[in-house]
Amino acid sequence: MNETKNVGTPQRFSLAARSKSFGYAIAGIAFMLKTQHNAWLHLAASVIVVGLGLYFNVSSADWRWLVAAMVAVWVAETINTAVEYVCDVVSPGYAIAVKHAKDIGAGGVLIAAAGAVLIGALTFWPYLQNG
Ligand SMILES: Nc1ncnc2c1ncn2[C@@H]1O[C@H](COP(=O)(O)OP(=O)(O)OP(=O)(O)O)[C@@H](O)[C@H]1O
Repeated sequence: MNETKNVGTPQRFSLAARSKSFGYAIAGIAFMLKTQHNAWLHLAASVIVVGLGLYFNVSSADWRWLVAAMVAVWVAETINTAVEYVCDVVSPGYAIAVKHAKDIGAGGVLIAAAGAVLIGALTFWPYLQNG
């Protein structure tokens, strides 16, 4: 890993470099799944939502809503986790700005999760009524 990598310098496109980047992204997701308890909750919720979707045989239009809601939560959680790691490096000790940064990041996850619950309820409600 090049510690002084210049992010702004144009570089030649390379499929090997792109596939390496893809590998880093997968490693990041795997690390989050291994270490973040909130990610376990999101995984459990995602499994339940997909299970309910299959059980009720929801329409493709409804699958779009469910997938969008789940993706929003996972994206919020990954960004929040990354922010937490950066905060811990920038300021290992207590800092009020870090508290605000972490709390705001957590707030973003909460907003996405609350929206997903609402979308899930609105999507499954008609299927629950019709059995
Ligand atoms: N370095 C720090 N400086 C200031 N406040 C911090 C710092 N680290 C964490 N906090 C704050 O302390 C509180 C608890 O943080 P913590 O990371 O334990 O939250 P949590 O959501 O319970 O964590 P997790 O989801 O990882 O179990 C939060 O309000 C957070 O913003």
